[in-house]
Amino acid sequence: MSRIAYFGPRGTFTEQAARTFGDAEFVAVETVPLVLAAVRAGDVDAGCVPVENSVEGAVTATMDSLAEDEPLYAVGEAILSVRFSILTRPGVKPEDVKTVASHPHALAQVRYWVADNLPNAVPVATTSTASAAVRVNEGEFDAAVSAPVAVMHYPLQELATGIADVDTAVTRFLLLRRPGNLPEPTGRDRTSLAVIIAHDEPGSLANTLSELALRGINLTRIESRPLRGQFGEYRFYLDLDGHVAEKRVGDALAALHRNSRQVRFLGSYPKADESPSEAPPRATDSDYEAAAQWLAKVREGL
Ligand SMILES: O=C(O)C(=O)C[C@]1(C(=O)O)C=C[C@@H](O)C=C1
Repeated sequence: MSRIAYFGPRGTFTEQAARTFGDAEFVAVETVPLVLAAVRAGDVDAGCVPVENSVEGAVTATMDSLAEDEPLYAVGEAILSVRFSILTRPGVKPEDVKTVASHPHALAQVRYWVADNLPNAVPVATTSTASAAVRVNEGEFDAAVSAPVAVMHYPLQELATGIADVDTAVTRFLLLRRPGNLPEPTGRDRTSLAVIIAHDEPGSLANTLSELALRGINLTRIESRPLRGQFGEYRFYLDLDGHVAEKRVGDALAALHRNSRQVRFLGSYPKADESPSEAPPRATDSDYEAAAQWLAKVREGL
């Protein structure tokens, strides 16, 4: 049976995301970098980590490691809607709560609720929502902002449930493997890239995006992170509709490789929402093949 590491401990949102990828032996690991290290070391077959939240944005620990450390490829994606429970030791009342602990992304998603309902509470960051529950159970903090499933794993009471400042909040998770076989194209795929463009050339970002636009490729996310050394130098994370096996996507990636300082392929995988990623008219594989055949004839002087 395949082994999947997830950002744990038991009762995180990431555990629920990992379980959407089917039957496996699931292994809880304390932090995102340690999940990815376990995959790279071959201790597990795959790892599941959060990558972005619709309220708080990127999970930078995931993005930095995927772009900078030994390559891993995304082979699957899960999107979960995110609502929280406030867990305390039995008998604790809202006015008793002096510390409210959770993952920083979770704290950011209940900021207004906490201000209105736990007026004496100071937020404290923990490695994950479930590790906050563990530490509340151990008496270290008064309340945890946790996934609703956490109450099944720890002997805590629900002070409130279904909490979210933004009702429609969702988090996206990736299933990552060591490089090897890519998932087959499904017609409902996403491709992820990390690109460092030329910094000092006017229009280099516009050129990069044009390579996609000209080939009928829909960009679904663009996000930048500083390269850390100095201002003005960034790495761009691009998500686009389509699979690297498709001609227009392959052609665009090759163009980015020619024009950029660095392109790292992060995977082509089925989209969680199963929305179509098909090529628009004049950008399908058969359009590219017909054009290549025409060119070959021209070059033969025919
Ligand atoms: O701590 C957890 O339960 C996680 O799975 C992490 C995480 C995140 O990184 O965004 C996942 C979903 C929620 O948005 C809050 C926390």
